[in-house]
Amino acid sequence: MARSGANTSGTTLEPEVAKTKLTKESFRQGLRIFRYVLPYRAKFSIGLLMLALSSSTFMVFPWVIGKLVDAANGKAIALPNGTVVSISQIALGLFGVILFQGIFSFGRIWFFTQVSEFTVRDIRQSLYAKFVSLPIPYFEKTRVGAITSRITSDVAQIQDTFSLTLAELFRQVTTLIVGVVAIMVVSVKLSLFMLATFPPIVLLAMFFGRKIRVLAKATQDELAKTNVIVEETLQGINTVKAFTNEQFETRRYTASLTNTVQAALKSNMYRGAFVSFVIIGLFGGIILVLWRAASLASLGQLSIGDLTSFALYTIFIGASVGGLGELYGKVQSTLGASERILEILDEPSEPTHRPRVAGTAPLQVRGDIEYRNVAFSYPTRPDLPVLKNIDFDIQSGEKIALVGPSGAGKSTIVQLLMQFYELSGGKILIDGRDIQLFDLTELRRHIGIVPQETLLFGGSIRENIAYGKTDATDAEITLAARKANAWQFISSFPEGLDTLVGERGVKLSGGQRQRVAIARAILKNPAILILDEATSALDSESEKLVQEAMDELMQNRTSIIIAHRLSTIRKVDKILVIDGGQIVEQGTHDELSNAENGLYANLLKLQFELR
Ligand SMILES: Nc1ncnc2c1ncn2[C@@H]1O[C@H](COP(=O)(O)OP(=O)(O)OP(=O)(O)O)[C@@H](O)[C@H]1O
Repeated sequence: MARSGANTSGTTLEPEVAKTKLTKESFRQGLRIFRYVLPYRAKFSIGLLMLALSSSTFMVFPWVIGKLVDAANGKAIALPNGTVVSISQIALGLFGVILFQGIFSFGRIWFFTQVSEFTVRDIRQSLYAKFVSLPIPYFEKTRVGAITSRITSDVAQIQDTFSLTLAELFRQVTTLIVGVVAIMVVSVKLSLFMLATFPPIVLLAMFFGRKIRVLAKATQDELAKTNVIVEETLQGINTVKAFTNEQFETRRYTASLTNTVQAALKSNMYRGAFVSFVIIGLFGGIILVLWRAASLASLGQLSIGDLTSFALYTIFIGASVGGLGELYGKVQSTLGASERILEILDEPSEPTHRPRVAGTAPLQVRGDIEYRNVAFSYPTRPDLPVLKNIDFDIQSGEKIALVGPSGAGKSTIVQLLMQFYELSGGKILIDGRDIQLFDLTELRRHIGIVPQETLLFGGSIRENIAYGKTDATDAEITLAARKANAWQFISSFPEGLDTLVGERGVKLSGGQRQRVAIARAILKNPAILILDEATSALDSESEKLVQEAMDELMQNRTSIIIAHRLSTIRKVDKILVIDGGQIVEQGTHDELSNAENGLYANLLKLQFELR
């Protein structure tokens, strides 16, 4: 029952899978996960049939054994039609039973495995598709750890159910029912005696089991606390050392470990008591029943064969009742897991990838942008206005720059253009049309972004550039790389475009990564371009290459540059100076740099002095 146990090494502890109380509602909810089994219902039914057959042949076993024992004692064993069978024939029959049992078991495992593997694949796929289609705010309020644990441990829990728990449950229930009927047939007197002895013992065992589960959970919680200490201190090891708190932290960890050990000892004391209770209580019960059976047999009211059958059935029944307790816990965990999975699947997705109305042409975007009194607060901090009254226009093909102190709201302005968040007020229009009226996927297809920190995926340079257009040909990729000033370094690598970039692109320098990102954007060929300038300066040679690539990229596109180094934006058509979520100045570089006491003029002076 509490087999998952409460050790302190954490190795056998179940993941943080909370259990759900078995109520009608939770059961109904949990059953919704079964819609994923529907496509495989034929296989599932065959599996169920195999299971029924293997469970029932298994239950024939004690019966035939009993007959064998009786035959050994010289009793004539006859079939229902009156034919007397020999010991060898009974043994052969027994062999037949086992053979069927073996074949059915194989079939059950084979079919159920297929159902569980395919079902779990479908659930994982739906979950993943759901995750990537959820809006950005979802990821700001949910920890990545929680998301991955949904797709790994919760799904694994369900897989376990489809492949094992369900079969076990079915088998135990069959064993229980058939077992009770069988012992009744063997001897009503003895069965009644047994049924009076066993249920109280089983109830006690279940109570015990629950207590142990609670204690095991407490141990897990304590263990989790010790892990938090390790994680925290190792992540902040610099701080620990700087404050010379190594001994303090070690003491804190030791104290926490001691608590864990105490909790584990307590839970294991109960577990030990439980085991001895099972030995004494359950087996004591069996002895009691056997004693009664032996007495009946000695009086000639029960044959030795029936006694054997009875004893075997009793053991089966006992085992199945014990097993049911454990299965009850598993069913609870599964219901919890499926509830959490369904909760995510029920989250509303972003309205992306809507099928285009038949006959309409693909969306064309010129690239006129208008922000009309845009106001915004992040959903995680609704009370803090980040943008207020942002109002500006960009004509198609124009270049504008957003400048301002850190935290002013520059990145937020462009994120709203991508519709990562909903506006709190105002409107954004592209080509004179409210962006909410566009299909998100179609719209985003026309917006390119070169982010501040380029994130490359762990594959080759080719794959990373082709991320801008997944069906690009080699010629297109090479051309984009040339335009992005990236070809020179790519061709210097022995493996060229097939060079692996390492996790997150660590094998490339910062400037190289940026140029890969630019090549990506060139390949995407968007009408609107967002350039988030890197804050970390590159060396001047690299800087020049990146700048040239950016200039190439910006040609004939509406471009918004988030500028950190003011030297790069002298040529833009308009500069918007943002401060505290508002536009505080706007104009060309010449206009703004001559404004007395203007924020831009001051920023310019500051950068000049820093140099
Ligand atoms: N995801 C978020 N959730 C909540 N608040 C956020 C989020 N992102 C940014 N903010 C807050 O919004 C404000 C504007 O941030 P934003 O990133 O737009 O500034 P920025 O001008 O681009 O700054 P920087 O130049 O440092 O990149 C900041 O006060 C920031 O703390």
